[in-house]
Amino acid sequence: MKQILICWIGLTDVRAAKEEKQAGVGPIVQALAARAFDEIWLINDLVDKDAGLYLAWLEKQTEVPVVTRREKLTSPTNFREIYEAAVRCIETVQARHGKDVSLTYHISPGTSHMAAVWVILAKTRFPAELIESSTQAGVNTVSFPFDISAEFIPDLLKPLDRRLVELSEGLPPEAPEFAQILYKSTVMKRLITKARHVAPRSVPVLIEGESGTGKELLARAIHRASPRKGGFIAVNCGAIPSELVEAELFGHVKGAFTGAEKERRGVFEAADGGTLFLDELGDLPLSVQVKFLRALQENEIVRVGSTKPIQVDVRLIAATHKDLIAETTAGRFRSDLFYRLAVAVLKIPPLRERKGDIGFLIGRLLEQVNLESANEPGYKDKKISPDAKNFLLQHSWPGNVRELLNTLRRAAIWTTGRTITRLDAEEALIPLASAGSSGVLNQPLGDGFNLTDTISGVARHYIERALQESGGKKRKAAELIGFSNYQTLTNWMKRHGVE
Ligand SMILES: Nc1ncnc2c1ncn2[C@@H]1O[C@H](COP(=O)(O)OP(=O)(O)OP(=O)(O)O)[C@@H](O)[C@H]1O
Repeated sequence: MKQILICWIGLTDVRAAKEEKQAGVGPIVQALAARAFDEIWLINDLVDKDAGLYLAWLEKQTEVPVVTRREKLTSPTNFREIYEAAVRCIETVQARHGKDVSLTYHISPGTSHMAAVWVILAKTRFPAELIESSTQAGVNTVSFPFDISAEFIPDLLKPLDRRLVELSEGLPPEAPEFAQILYKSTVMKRLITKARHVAPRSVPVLIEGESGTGKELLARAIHRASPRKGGFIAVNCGAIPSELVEAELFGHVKGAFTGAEKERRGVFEAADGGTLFLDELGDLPLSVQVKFLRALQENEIVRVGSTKPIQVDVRLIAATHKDLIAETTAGRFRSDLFYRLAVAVLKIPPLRERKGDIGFLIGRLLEQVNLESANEPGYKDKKISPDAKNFLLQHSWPGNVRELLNTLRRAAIWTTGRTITRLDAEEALIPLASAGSSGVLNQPLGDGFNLTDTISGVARHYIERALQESGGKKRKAAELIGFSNYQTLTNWMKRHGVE
């Protein structure tokens, strides 16, 4: 099989031909020296004088036959022209040699736009090896941690294809779509980088994390950063009665079951062309999981009561606070569905494990609370006293960012002055303790009320009491609160942030 190198002639190559020291031999000659090629095809959009000089010089540097193609670009950053010129070149190579060639695109010579186009072509219509070179690192194969679906090419060609240019330049991409997610910790930085990589692809994403860690916020950001034009539909599987889940997901025809008076489409159809966010996927009944797997694999669904398949184009993002591997082992979740979903798994750590985030979030979320309340009559922006902040820093935040945000909202409402004191923070944090046991059932709804936080508070309260009464002995404490073994207690302690 013939090995063929294709690339643009870059300015560094011309500088090499002019014997400018810094340019070395230039990326093209560097590649020819490092790898064996049977032929090199050069696309040339240089001014004639430079092109003539370079080609004459190149002849003296290599024995490899050189074919040049003149292409006049209106600008070296015009994606469409670059793309078309590159495609013409590759098609000519294939016409001459048949398909029995092994192509390599050299992405270093030329502009970053040219590099981006090589990446697109190598990942879509004309698969090829991508190489890059530099005087320091030599010639290397470029590997990209993503694939591109060819259907996106027209979009990718828009001049605003910032992401690909940045990737090809090795710059960390800016991601305004993720700006609402506030963080400072290294674990979160890594997580967001992974999320950015996976966002442009259509693969399913599984987000794991405790309640309130920001799973939906992350899912929305991934959708915004994807090329999908359709909407973002969010559904909480745990909130739908199990007998209605199937109809909710896939829709139903008239008369499919008692109460199905009209035909109705499900969320899969509603999310066609967009993203379907399924929260609490671990709660999906086993009976529905088979149908769900089929929808994922075949991209088609069948409404309840019908036999007619309907094509859907949906990107799935699922979230769970359950350990799905454990659910799979326990037989409550199908393993084939798990593996189909677990293509890109993003684990959001609980707030208490994100070093540096709590302090940062207190500041930023308080600004957000001040903004939310700015138009309320008589509201004055609140600051937080160092003492109150220290108090909040020591809390374990079992309800994660949601609990922190709601605590700050409560503190801002009840604080009469401008500064939230430690006492204000304490009162805002522990509504359960002051409410008394019957008060748990009588809290006003709205106004920062959150059922997950409330239940978590009750769990924490009893676990701590049991540990106290058992003198810290977990086996005994587990018995006291009716758990059959201490591992269950350990899991609950972890989940609800009991030290
Ligand atoms: N890193 C963050 N920066 C800013 N706000 C955040 C962050 N994480 C979560 N939030 C806020 O906390 C609240 C809860 O977030 P979200 O609903 O995304 O959590 P979740 O993990 O999906 O919760 P649940 O599992 O209970 O549905 C939202 O108001 C969200 O905006």
